[in-house]
Amino acid sequence: MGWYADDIERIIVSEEQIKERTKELAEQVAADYADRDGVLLVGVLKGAVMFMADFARAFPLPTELEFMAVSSYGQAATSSGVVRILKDLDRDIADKHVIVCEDIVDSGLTLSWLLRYLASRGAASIEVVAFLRKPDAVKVDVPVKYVGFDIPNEFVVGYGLDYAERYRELPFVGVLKPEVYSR
Ligand SMILES: O=P(O)(O)OC[C@H]1O[C@H](OP(=O)(O)OP(=O)(O)O)[C@H](O)[C@@H]1O
Ligand code: HPA
Ligand SMILES: [Mg+2]
Repeated sequence: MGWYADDIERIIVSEEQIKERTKELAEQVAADYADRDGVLLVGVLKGAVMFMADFARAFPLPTELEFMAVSSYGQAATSSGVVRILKDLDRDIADKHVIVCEDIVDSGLTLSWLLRYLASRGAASIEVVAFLRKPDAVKVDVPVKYVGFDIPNEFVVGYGLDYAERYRELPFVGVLKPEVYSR
């Protein structure tokens, strides 16, 4: 765990579990999209970067990759509910079969906003693959067809997920020790 060994209280999803579940998810999604001609994966930066890279490589159908960057958490551990576009799509998505790649659905506020936005851009179909979901934290109901793991309502870091921009590079998902927040 390098620099962060002392900051992690416990591991929620191990590196092994990530690998196994990502492969399963990719195969499940591909089975549903086998008859479409092409899929556009839209990764939501920055959190989804690790998951999207692993998912895309395990996904056995032709894909194109697009990225959006939005932020609703900033430096905080709870969502502000205000979603800002930091980076928009680079291209037209009209008539594309879009699969949104998210690292986590927490309150659902980010995704709910994003799904409306992508629909307004004319996608042919839109589904979501989210690596993590917190069923007890949801504030708005969003249709998430594919979920890697349902996890408890605790703030987690690693595998793309940050606390104040740190810990994204950890290869697993873990919970921080409470004292980290009071530093
Ligand atoms: O369901 P919600 O409560 O809306 O939370 C989920 C969103 O929050 C995080 O993004 P964040 O705003 O922290 O940006 P980041 O991906 O750059 O860390 C995460 O990556 C999701 O996009
Ligand atoms: O639990 C979380 N950890 C990191 N970023 C997040 N964004 C929403 N929920 C989380
Ligand atoms: Mg964040």
